[in-house]
Amino acid sequence: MQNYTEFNRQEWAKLTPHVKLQVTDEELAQVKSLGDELDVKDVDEIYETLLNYIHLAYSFKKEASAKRARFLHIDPIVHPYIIGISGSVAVGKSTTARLLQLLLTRYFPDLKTQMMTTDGFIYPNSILEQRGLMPRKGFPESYNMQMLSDFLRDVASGKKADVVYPLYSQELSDIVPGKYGHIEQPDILIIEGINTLQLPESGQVVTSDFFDFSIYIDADEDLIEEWYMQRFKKIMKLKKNDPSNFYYKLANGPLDVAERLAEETWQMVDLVNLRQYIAPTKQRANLILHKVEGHLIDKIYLRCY
Ligand SMILES: Nc1ncnc2c1ncn2[C@@H]1O[C@H](COP(=O)(O)OP(=O)(O)O)[C@@H](O)[C@H]1O
Ligand SMILES: CC(C)(COP(=O)(O)O)[C@@H](O)C(=O)NCCC(=O)O
Repeated sequence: MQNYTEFNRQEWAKLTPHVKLQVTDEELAQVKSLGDELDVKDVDEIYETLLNYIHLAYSFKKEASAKRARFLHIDPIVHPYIIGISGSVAVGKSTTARLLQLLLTRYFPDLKTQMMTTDGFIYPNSILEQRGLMPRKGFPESYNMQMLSDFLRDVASGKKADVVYPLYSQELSDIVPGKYGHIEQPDILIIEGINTLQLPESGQVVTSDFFDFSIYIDADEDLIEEWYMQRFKKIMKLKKNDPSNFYYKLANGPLDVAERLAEETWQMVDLVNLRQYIAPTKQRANLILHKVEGHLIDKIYLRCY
């Protein structure tokens, strides 16, 4: 990791003056995926500096585009500042993305910050079944990458008032037919997904070319497996009385059978995907957040070249 500067929590926190970000426990509870403890200490020690760094980089980009427009004698166009968040399934990408959106909106209220996931670009289950790709959900071939790069091009151009994208539902474990998300010329867009830093097969556009800043969330495999299983166990409890949920049947059967299935899914699908396709993209990120037990961030690596 020669091209990264390593910081521990204290070194990182010391980079910016402490202004105590005001976030209530209720707000943190809304951010959490499935009710774990999200530590306020992380907000103070990690996110404060991160927020300031992002704001600095955002201002540089804005200034550069204004200068460029003056040079070219064209009207300045506002291009969104796009932040990609990558990492394994269950490492905490969506939780981090939601927290970042909450904090950016709170501390830079003049900036419109939107957030989305690339899950919506996974092919619907019907297509995955047709192609025999159900056991490869989340692997590169299970995503419509052309659609994702067309979408990103539209968003990054800053010209379209409303760019729509398909929505994935964890409740259905499938794309929601006829439902779309909307990206409406934000100043900052956070995009989280396991594939955000992946390189496509030859000839296709590289998704991360559209990113201004990228974050990889890292942790030991065993820990991520623990978080995956914890999340699964919570789903089993929460969805027992929800027949519309994909896991309803499983949640009402024997618990040991359900847990064995989840363990198998982790081992055979998500862990394989992590090793083969996700972890190798870590070294492309601008910033790596390394987590230990309890989701606590112990190390921060900032790419310097
Ligand atoms: N900072 C955090 N503190 C506590 N729990 C967290 C934190 N980040 C994620 N989690 C928990 O870990 C699990 C996976 O997080 P999630 O955001 O759903 O991951 P991903 O989007 O990467 O699949 C969830 O149960 C979530 O509540
Ligand atoms: C849709 C996903 C690829 C996305 O992952 P996430 O948003 O949790 O990072 C994942 O949730 C998934 O469905 N993986 C396939 C195997 C499994 O059910 O875990």
